[in-house]
Amino acid sequence: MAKVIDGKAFAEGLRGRIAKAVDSLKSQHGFTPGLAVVLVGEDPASKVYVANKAKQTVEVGMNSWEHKLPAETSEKDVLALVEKLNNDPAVHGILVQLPLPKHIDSMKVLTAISPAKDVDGFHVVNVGKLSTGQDSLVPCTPVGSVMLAKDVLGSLDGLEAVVIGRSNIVGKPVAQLLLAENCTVTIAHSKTKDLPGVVRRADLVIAAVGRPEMVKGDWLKPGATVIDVGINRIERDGKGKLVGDCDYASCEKVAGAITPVPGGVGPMTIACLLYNTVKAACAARGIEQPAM
Ligand SMILES: Nc1nc(=O)c2c([nH]1)NC[C@@H]1CN(c3ccc(C(=O)N[C@@H](CCC(=O)O)C(=O)O)cc3)C=[N+]21
Repeated sequence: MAKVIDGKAFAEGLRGRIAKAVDSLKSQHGFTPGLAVVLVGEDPASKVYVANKAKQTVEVGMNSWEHKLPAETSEKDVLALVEKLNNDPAVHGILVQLPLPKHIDSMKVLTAISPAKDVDGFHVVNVGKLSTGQDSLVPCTPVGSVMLAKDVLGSLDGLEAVVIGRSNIVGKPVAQLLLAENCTVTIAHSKTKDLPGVVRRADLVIAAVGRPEMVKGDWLKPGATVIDVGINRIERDGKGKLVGDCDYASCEKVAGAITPVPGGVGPMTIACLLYNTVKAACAARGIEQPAM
């Protein structure tokens, strides 16, 4: 049976180190990092995530602002709020929760965020810096996924990594990070021929397709490490349930190590968001980032 990768515990440890760093910024530099989250509309899952983010931001000692706007808010008004937050020196990180309502152009909104405050790492400037190997704010879920993989495997040097999914939010940036870790990276997606055959080559599988329980145990090379980024709400036996993109029951029998859902990558995403906020705050103040 596969080793279960405890993302919840890893994230708790990381948040503890972030809290210490925030403490030292307060005592030695007299300022508090702050994160502003913008939520447009009433999506119930988004509301839960935003509430969790705010709670954990406060728990590590940072300032948190939640801007909740009605679903019918115009693009112009969202852009105006982003501009206001860009110009507010107390705000070091800005996160606009996705997905945005259909009438709003997300790319336009993400590009309006100051790259220095873009704690999601979605701005084209940060995307470009990541892909050219420059220091930047890196997307949270990809960083959290790679941290967990390195925690179980040590070095990723020379490993065959297969990323399933090519989104701007996870697939593409996680592929960049794995490349920087010296993996041989394949990005598979919905048009990939013989997906099970491609996945079977992998020492490390990153599943980020958003399709419940798609990856089966017999797709895996025995002993492979599986990082399941999927968070899918499904109905089973009349009950709501959270499942990943991997069929956990069959995968745990073949994998060497696997992240559970919930309790795997999800908690890492928020911890990395807090990390990015401290990083952005230190850069804004021109001070060295404490160890975390
Ligand atoms: N601009 C933007 N940035 C994001 O980072 C972003 C976003 N928009 N939109 C929505 C997705 C989703 N997301 C999650 C964060 C934490 C958990 C998490 O903590 N999950 C826990 C609990 C899950 C539960 O019980 O609901 C777990 O997996 O154990 C999940 C999902 C961030 N997102």
